[in-house]
Amino acid sequence: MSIPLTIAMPKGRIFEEAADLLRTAGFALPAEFDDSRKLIVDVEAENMRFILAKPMDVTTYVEYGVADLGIAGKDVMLEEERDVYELLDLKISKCHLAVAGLPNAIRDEVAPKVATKYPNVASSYFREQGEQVEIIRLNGSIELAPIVGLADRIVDIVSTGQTLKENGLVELEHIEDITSRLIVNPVSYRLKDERIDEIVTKLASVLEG
Ligand SMILES: Nc1ncnc2c1ncn2[C@@H]1O[C@H](COP(=O)(O)OP(=O)(O)OP(=O)(O)O)[C@@H](O)[C@H]1O
Ligand SMILES: O=P(O)(O)OC[C@H]1O[C@H](OP(=O)(O)OP(=O)(O)O)[C@H](O)[C@@H]1O
Repeated sequence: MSIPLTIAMPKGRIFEEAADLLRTAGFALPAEFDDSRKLIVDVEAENMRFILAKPMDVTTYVEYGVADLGIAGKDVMLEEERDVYELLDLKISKCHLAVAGLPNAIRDEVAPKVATKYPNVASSYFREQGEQVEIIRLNGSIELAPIVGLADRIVDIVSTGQTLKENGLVELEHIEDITSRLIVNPVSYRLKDERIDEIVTKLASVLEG
């Protein structure tokens, strides 16, 4: 019998692509995995337990060791700076982090307001640029902020660009390309390295294939 593993999966838009990838790599995930509202799904055939978390929380579950492995967006890893190792770029849920704003806005404020769900990423980005800004943390619908005058700019995820376009905003600066990553708790990796390496090898062969 293999060593049991707990894997933190992000609910929401990454879930389906991540589940497809795991199945393609040969893991026998049951149909109930996709459809149920359960937050813990045991897959006995694989000796795996999946915990279904909010995408922003996956790195937290892995850092605290309640999950050995996790699938998290690079954006979450940059924002949360948790003590986890990145094992593999899964190349799913591709998007990028960007600065956006209204076109032709006059940018002469001393400390422009920047609305974002990513306050740490935004702070370090503008610090590196040598620009002083005031960060306003929001939880979603970030594109609303410049339209209603809450902020001068936003830092947010862009994928197709449709949300920016439909709200009359333009991308001003590209911060970083984002994909989802396989992450591991450092202690789990020491104790369960063989089992984890087997999983990495299976996933890597799909990604390379
Ligand atoms: N438009 C997008 N296209 C592709 N990937 C995206 C996009 N927006 C976010 N992502 C990726 O998916 C993750 C977020 O997924 P999702 O939108 O399901 O969660 P969420 O932002 O917590 O949403 P909600 O708060 O509405 O549940 C991000 O961490 C990022 O890596
Ligand atoms: O470039 P696009 O393809 O339009 O995608 C970008 C949008 O997707 C994400 O929002 P999400 O749908 O997660 O909603 P949220 O605003 O509640 O975070 C992101 O925050 C952007 O708003």
